[in-house]
Amino acid sequence: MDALQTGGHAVAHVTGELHHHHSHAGSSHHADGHHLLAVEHLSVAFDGYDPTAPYFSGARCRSEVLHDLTLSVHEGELLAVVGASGSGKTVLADALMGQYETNAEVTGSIWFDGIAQDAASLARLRGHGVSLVPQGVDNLDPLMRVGEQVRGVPRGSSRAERRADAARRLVRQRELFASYGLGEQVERLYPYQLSGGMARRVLLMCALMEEPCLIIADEPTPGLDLDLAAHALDDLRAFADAGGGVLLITHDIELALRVADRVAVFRDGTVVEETGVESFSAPELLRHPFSRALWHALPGHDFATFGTVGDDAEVTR
Ligand SMILES: Nc1ncnc2c1ncn2[C@@H]1O[C@H](COP(=O)(O)OP(=O)(O)OP(=O)(O)O)[C@@H](O)[C@H]1O
Ligand code: NI
Repeated sequence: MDALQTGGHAVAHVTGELHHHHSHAGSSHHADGHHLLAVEHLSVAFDGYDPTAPYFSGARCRSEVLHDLTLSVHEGELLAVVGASGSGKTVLADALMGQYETNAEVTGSIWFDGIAQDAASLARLRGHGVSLVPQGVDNLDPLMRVGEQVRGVPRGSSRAERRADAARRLVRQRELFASYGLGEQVERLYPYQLSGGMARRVLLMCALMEEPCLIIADEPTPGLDLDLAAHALDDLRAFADAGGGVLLITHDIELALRVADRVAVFRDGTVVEETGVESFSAPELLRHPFSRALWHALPGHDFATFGTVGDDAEVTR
């Protein structure tokens, strides 16, 4: 079963309006904007052979990686999904892109721009409204020069339109390369000739090129030095400020807090708390013990909590 079983019920806070283009006008990054993405009760389980069973016994097992996960991203908003390694973050990204493994069982509802989606419609949105910045740099086409990959396929209903789009894409590609410190000679390289950090930048540029409404970025910064990581995050922030939506998936809470409007704390395959970044200014503003644990893991916090004289409110916690 690889189709998303949509619940069929309209969700009260998801409007039915269809916006083909995101509005750049006056969107604030606050929770009252239009929902670009709404996920409700999403579960993903994998069916397979039981690795602990005797060889050839054929015993099956089912492992549920995501359970009853709910989150939403508004226009103009950057939502960070923060969770530990191996906790199912990439499974989430793939599910949202309609990329299901053949042994995946997916249930729940995914709404994009107020429209209920299934696996096929999510796959059609890829590059046409939703862009993924994949976690693995092996997602680049090994046989295509990276400039060409970033430029993508020109669109238009006539040859003239496609030619104009190709010219626009070239200009945009050069701008992106320049802003990430990649010279024109890099355009002609193949992915295997790139450093890990360069390949990461290429993945991000591919996503930005398609002018999506929503970017899903799965761990976009590992391998980038601090400046480049900050640059990548600033770009995602700017994209949201211009009216787009960003789902930033990361294990790095510190990085997430720098750019996010809201944080979805992800643990054991579900979102245990979705809250504004401001809640991370003090642990008592956080509801879930795991969120508080994340807070305490932030640099300097344990010192501030236990080492500051007169900070009674926190010491008692
Ligand atoms: N097709 C599959 N069949 C069975 N199990 C799978 C499949 N795909 C993923 N998993 C399991 O799902 C779990 C979550 O993996 P996932 O890659 O989503 O974690 P992650 O949070 O992205 O980790 P990381 O921080 O390393 O990127 C893992 O235990 C993985 O083995
Ligand atoms: Ni991952």
